[in-house]
Amino acid sequence: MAQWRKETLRVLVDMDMVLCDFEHHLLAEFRSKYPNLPYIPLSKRRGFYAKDQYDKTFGSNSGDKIMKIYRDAGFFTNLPEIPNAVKAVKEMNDMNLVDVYICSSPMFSCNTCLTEKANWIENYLGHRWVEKLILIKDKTLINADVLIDDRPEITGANKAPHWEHVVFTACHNSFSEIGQKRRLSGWTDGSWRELISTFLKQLQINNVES
Ligand SMILES: Cc1cn([C@H]2C[C@H](O)[C@@H](COP(=O)(O)O)O2)c(=O)[nH]c1=O
Ligand SMILES: [Mg+2]
Repeated sequence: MAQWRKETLRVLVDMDMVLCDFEHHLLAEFRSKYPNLPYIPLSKRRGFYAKDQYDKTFGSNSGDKIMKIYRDAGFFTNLPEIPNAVKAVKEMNDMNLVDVYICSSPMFSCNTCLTEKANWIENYLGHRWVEKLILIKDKTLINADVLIDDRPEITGANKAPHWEHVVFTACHNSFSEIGQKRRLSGWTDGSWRELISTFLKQLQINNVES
């Protein structure tokens, strides 16, 4: 006879463009440092890497300036929050049978990025959450049920990651082709609750069937 096994739904939540607004801060810093240079408004951002679009649009001098901004000390600590992200993630983690972890790809070319990411989590979510922070280049290696991430394609050494990737809408991906993947459009309209409930139902079905 089928047995009920109390398993939790493990949800990985990305940082840049899911919890913290990398693109908004990058553009604000670029405009304040170089008020006379042309820039790409967020409504026109396409493709994951801002540097690539600046290289292609205005030349590599402009792309290098963009890169220098996000490599500078303090950049990652000072990122603003994506609206309502902290409240939503805490509420999600408090849901019965849900366990949230933060999963982010650090920039190893920036000396301070790792500690700044941990600082950001401590400042916005609290000390306890630093222990839930996974900093890894290859997210396919992490075993979880859901990954909420703005990068439309997530690939790595594991060709069949356990998690289902939900694409979090960001300026750079709003026109990207995402195939069969689900989207989450933000943290403010409460749609994340239905999304997590759907995954929870699926988990309960699987628990009963196994
Ligand atoms: C847009 C953009 C991002 N990056 C870097 C910054 C972070 O280290 C990663 C993104 O991490 P995530 O966990 O996938 O959110 O990419 C960059 O180097 N250049 C860019 O334009
Ligand atoms: Mg991201």
